[in-house]
Amino acid sequence: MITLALSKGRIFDETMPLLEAAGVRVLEDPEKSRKLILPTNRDNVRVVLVRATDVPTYVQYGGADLGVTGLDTLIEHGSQGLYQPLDLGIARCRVSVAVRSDFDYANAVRQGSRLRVATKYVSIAREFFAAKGVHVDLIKLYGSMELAPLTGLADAIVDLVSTGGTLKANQLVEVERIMDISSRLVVNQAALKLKQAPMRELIDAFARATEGNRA
Ligand SMILES: Nc1ncnc2c1ncn2[C@@H]1O[C@H](COP(=O)(O)OP(=O)(O)OP(=O)(O)O)[C@@H](O)[C@H]1O
Ligand SMILES: O=P(O)(O)OC[C@H]1O[C@H](OP(=O)(O)OP(=O)(O)O)[C@H](O)[C@@H]1O
Repeated sequence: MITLALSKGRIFDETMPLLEAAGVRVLEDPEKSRKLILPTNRDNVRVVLVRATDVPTYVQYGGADLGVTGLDTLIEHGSQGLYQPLDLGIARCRVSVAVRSDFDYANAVRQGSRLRVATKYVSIAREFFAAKGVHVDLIKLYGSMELAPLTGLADAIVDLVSTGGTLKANQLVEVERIMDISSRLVVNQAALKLKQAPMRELIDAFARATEGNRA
């Protein structure tokens, strides 16, 4: 049995066409079912549904043989024990710094004052501001980052941006782009050795199905 860890929502939705190209069809809709283990048309493949931030953990410790996770989540988790054979090119977005439209970010950075930054992406933010030589106080949040500058919790946020619609709706502006993000296939190294043939088959099928996304 091969177990694939996915999170509900965009990762699940954007992985489905890749699985189908590999001849794997998930037999239940996660939005309609309460089940966490979903069967597929293939007796030897199943999907487990976990929180997006838990995908690397499941794969690292062998709760799943492979999984799909955003590069943002992967960097924050760390990649120890995880083989990363493929950039799938799905769920594309970027990690950026954003502030209130009336906040003078350039001036705050130039003056060398401490910047209060709220984010779920503490490692990415720490490394980015350290490389710029900007002193920051990082405030860890788990969601709704956009609220932090609006309530005075922080001067800036480090968050995911795609269309920019969420920032705009909250009168925030993107002031720096830190990195581009897409989702990666992560594989448990021991599982790859123990179940080599079926794992390779699935990885190769994912590679073929996403060739165009990397070009
Ligand atoms: N607006 C977006 N456009 C494109 N890709 C995105 C967007 N937002 C997030 N992503 C990517 O999809 C991944 C999963 O995001 P999703 O919103 O499904 O989970 P989450 O709610 O952030 O995770 P958790 O529930 O663990 O906090 C992110 O890690 C990121 O790589
Ligand atoms: O630039 P945009 O196109 O507006 O996308 C950016 C938003 O998308 C993500 O949230 P999502 O919609 O996934 O909500 P969630 O993370 O709270 O589930 C992310 O956390 C941003 O808030």
